[in-house]
Parts: sequence; structure tokens; C-alpha cells
Amino acid sequence: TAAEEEIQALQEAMIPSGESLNIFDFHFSGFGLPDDLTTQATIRMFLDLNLVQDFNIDYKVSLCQWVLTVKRGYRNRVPYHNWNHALSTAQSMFAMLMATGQLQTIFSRLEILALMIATLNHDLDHRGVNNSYIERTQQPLAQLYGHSSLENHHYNLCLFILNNTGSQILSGLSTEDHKTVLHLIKRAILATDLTLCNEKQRDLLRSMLMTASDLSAITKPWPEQRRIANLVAKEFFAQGDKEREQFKIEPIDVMNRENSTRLPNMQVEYIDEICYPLYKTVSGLFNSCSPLLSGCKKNRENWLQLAE
Ligand SMILES: C=CCCOc1ncc(C(=C)O)cc1-c1nc2c(CC)[n+](C3CN(CC)C3)[nH]c2c(=O)[nH]1
Ligand SMILES: [Zn+2]
Repeated sequence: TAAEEEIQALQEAMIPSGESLNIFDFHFSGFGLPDDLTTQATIRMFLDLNLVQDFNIDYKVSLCQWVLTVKRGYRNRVPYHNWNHALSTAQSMFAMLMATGQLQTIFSRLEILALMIATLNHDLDHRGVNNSYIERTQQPLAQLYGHSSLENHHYNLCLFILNNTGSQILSGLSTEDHKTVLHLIKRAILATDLTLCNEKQRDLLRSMLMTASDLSAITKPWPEQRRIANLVAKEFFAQGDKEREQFKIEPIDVMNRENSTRLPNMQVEYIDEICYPLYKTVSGLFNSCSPLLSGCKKNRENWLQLAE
């Protein structure tokens, strides 16, 4: 059949390089690509991200069939929410991941796998109408899923394809990893419901401001910061002592009294790893909060002077 020919053609194809497919480019457009190259471009993304290798994905049987089944899961009569949108979404994620080396250290391999699967599947079987229209017209999806009905539908189809014999690209994962990656995929697909976006962004912003407030002592004038640091050290070292005594274990550096001479070094690390990125982001969003960033920078200098 045509479907079998399509699968065979993809299984046999020499997948072009990412360069020649232009998938590293933020200006990438799927419109130029003939249909078979869109599935090859998808395979190339999985190859270049080492996902096939890292997760022992069976190339011929699972990956090729999975990509084609996902592609078929989109309705090509829908003007926008079709396979081209799915490919373009996945390519944008790929381009960000490949352009920003840091992202590949921040995210685990499972998170990267989940993001690539979610981007490709996030609008599966979209009908060209949004959630509110579906609810208002009492379509079966509304009865089935209530809110975020579409996104739940996209996720369930994604799951269906992943469980389908012949396209089980996750069969090489441990039970635990399999459970984790499905949870990550679900969160990623549901995150695309823009009506929630507002609540999600507000939730994210509230959390960031909570941490910025919680750690604000690191931004205070030096005498205050010094005083607080000694209190934190007192508390942390007391915990370290208890851990040593009760559990016979070595406490982590910041709770290990034996490191007290390295307190300034630890503070510089703590500022670089946690505080500076946080206050940089907050003041990047709200310039009026930049005193927190400058306070944090100042204390970094103060700690650096004391560091051995
Ligand atoms: C021995 C402690 C030195 C004093 O420490 C401090 N003094 C003051 C403040 C402050 C907010 O002003 C904050 C700290 C301070 N807090 C730290 C925390 C908890 C957020 N951590 C965690 C554990 N690590 C992951 C394993 C990240 N490392 C820290 C550090 O090095 N310093
Ligand atoms: Zn979309």
C-alpha cells in the first residue's frame, strides 16, 4: 500500500544533514520542504540530539513508523494546526536546544526527549477550532475532557501512538524513566493551552518573586549580609554536626563546619549558581528591582575579597 511504501522509503532513505535541511536556523520554514523531507528532517533532529542512541530507539521499526504515524495524526485540510505547524514547533525547540549549549546542561536527557516528542505531538488531530468553540458546540471532546479539552486530546493521541506496536519509541526506557517522560510530555503538551498560559505565567512569576524575597539577604548592604551569613552558617553547621553524629555521614560542603574557612568561596559559588541568575532575571523583567541585582553583585565582590 501507499503507507507501506512511505514507511519503506523513509526506512531506506539517506537522511540529509541538519545543515542541508536548514534545521539549525531560527528562520527555518517547513513550507519549502517536500513531504518526505519533513519526516526526514524530524528523524535528523532526533539523530543530532543523540536521542536515538541515548534511548536505544529502534530506528527502522519504531522511529520511522512513529514519525509517519504522528504526521498522519494531523489533519492536512486544517489551514494552520497541521503537520507543518508540528514540524515547525519541533524545529524551533531543536534550534533553541542546539544554539544554547547551556540548555543541554540544564535539562536532563529525559527532558530533552520529552520536549521533542511533545512539540511534535502537541496539536495532534487539531480540528482548526479552539477549546471555547469546542465547549460551546458541545462537541464530544468537551464532554470527554472538560477544560483544556484539546490539549488533553492531543496528549491522549500522543500516548496512543507511543503505545502502538511498531511505533513504541520509548520501549527501551526503564519503567521509571518511562513514567517520568510521560509525565514530562503531558505537562509540556498541557502547557500549550494559552488560556492557562496566563495562570501559568502568574504562577511562575509568583514563585520567582518568592525566591527573590526569600534570598534577599544576599542583596543587603555588606554589614547586614555578613551578619546574616554568620547566622546561616551557624544553623547550617549545626545541622551538619547532627548529620555527622546521628547518621555518621559527611554533611554537604555548606553544612560542613570543617569548611568554615571556605565560607567566602562558597558564597561566591552560591551567588553565581543561584542568586545572580535569579536577580538578573527579575531585574530584566522589572527594571525597578535592579537594586536587588546591584546589591547581589556588590556582595559577590565583598565575598571575593575575603575568599582565599
Ligand atoms: C555556610 C553557610 C555560609 C552562609 O551561607 C549563606 N549566607 C547568607 C545567605 C543569604 C541569603 O544572605 C545565604 C547563604 C547560603 N545559602 C545557601 C543555600 C541555601 C539556599 N545553599 C544551597 C545548598 N546548595 C546546594 C547543595 C545550594 N547554598 C548556600 C550557600 O552557600 N550560602
Ligand atoms: Zn500549536
